[in-house]
Amino acid sequence: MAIPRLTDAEIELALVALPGWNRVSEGIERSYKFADFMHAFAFMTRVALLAEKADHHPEWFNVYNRVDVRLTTHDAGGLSARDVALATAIDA
Ligand SMILES: C[C@H](O)[C@H](O)[C@H]1CNC2=NC(N)=NC(=O)C2=N1
Repeated sequence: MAIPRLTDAEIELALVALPGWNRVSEGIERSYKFADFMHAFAFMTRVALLAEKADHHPEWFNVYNRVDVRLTTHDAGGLSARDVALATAIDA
């Protein structure tokens, strides 16, 4: 576990800059809604490319036009700066 976990204070601070993201056990979560499945899946394709580039991968759930994204760092057993970076990149 080479990647350090964020402290509670660091997480609270990071979430101020990430509207829509909520803290869940060991990670952060956001739900996205799209016009239809094609738009949801196009979003997932873009996120997949970001994730692969960052070597950091989401846990996610899709049904029709909804995508729930959960970010956690398995190597850290909790939330790390890598999750905040990926959340920021996804929202951009
Ligand atoms: C070997 C590889 O770098 C690691 O397994 C990476 C890949 N993607 C990952 N994604 C996430 N979400 N957490 C990790 O700890 C993680 N580790």
